[in-house]
Amino acid sequence: MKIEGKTAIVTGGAQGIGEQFCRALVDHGANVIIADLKKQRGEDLCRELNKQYRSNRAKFIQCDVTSKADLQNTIHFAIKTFGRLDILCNNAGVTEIGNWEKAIEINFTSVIRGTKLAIEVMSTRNGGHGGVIINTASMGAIFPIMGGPVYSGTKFGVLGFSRSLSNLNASDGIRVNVICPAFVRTEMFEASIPNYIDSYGNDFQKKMKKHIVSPVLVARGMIQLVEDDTKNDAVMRVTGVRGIDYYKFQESKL
Ligand SMILES: NC(=O)C1=CN([C@@H]2O[C@H](COP(=O)(O)OP(=O)(O)OC[C@H]3O[C@@H](n4cnc5c(N)ncnc54)[C@H](O)[C@@H]3O)[C@@H](O)[C@H]2O)C=CC1
Ligand SMILES: CC/C=C\C[C@H](O)/C=C/C=C\C=C\C=C\C(=O)[C@@H](O)C/C=C\CCC(=O)O
Repeated sequence: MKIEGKTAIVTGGAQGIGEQFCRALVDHGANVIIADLKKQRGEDLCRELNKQYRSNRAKFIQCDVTSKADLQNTIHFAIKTFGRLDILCNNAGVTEIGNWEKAIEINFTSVIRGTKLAIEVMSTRNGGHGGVIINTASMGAIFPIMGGPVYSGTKFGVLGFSRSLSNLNASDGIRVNVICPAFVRTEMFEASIPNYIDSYGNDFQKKMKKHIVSPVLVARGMIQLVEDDTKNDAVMRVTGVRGIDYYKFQESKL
């Protein structure tokens, strides 16, 4: 998909990986809705991007992805403002620290809901233009993570759900792909270090050094998944060891 002139929503777009998604999409000429709980950070980013690109292509909307009404409102806002929706990055996520039930809602249920709502408006069967959905999972969707079993479970869920939509490309013109970063230096990662030290030992940070990637590299991967029309049902890894590559699962016999 040529990104210029297209419209994207990025959930959790105010900081971390989502922020870099927004920056990269605007840089490629997209209209971007930054959808996040954090009003101040989202509005600041929006202002900065519009100033930098001398445009009005970035918009912020306060959105709690666990609210169906907020997600619907975000999609309506994209269409009302820019006339269409082409790209959805279901990226908002949290650790399970303090509230594992909430982590399931944010990391998994909201990804399902966001995907379903976007399909309704993107589907060529409903008069939409088709599109691309990128769901942020984690390397913790491929390997179990000892410091975050619920987190890891939600990411396995995101991966399984997303891959089970591979037929949508043929039927509705929508490609669904998953991005699986290793450890990314963001606020989420910093906050979860004590948990990992508990599970993996005091030398966790030293051991993990080579596995840490920058959010900018993750955004580069996301752009590749959007631009390359052959990518459907792709599971992209972004790791310190291999950079950007694709994980191959056993072919289904069904
Ligand atoms: N940091 C890491 O090492 C890795 C992160 N990931 C995933 O990448 C995604 C982004 O994570 P980071 O940027 O690291 O985290 P972060 O904590 O820096 O940013 C997450 C953003 O999501 C927003 N958010 C949280 N709950 C929300 C809700 N209910 N509604 C709307 N927005 C909400 C936050 O306000 C924040 O702006 C998450 O899905 C995370 O699981 C995946 C692999 C590695
Ligand atoms: C919980 C909050 C913060 C971050 C969690 C993050 O989502 C979890 C990441 C979990 C695991 C990361 C694993 C990273 C592994 C690597 O980078 C490499 O060891 C793997 C690289 C390539 C695969 C090796 C192979 O081909 O078998």
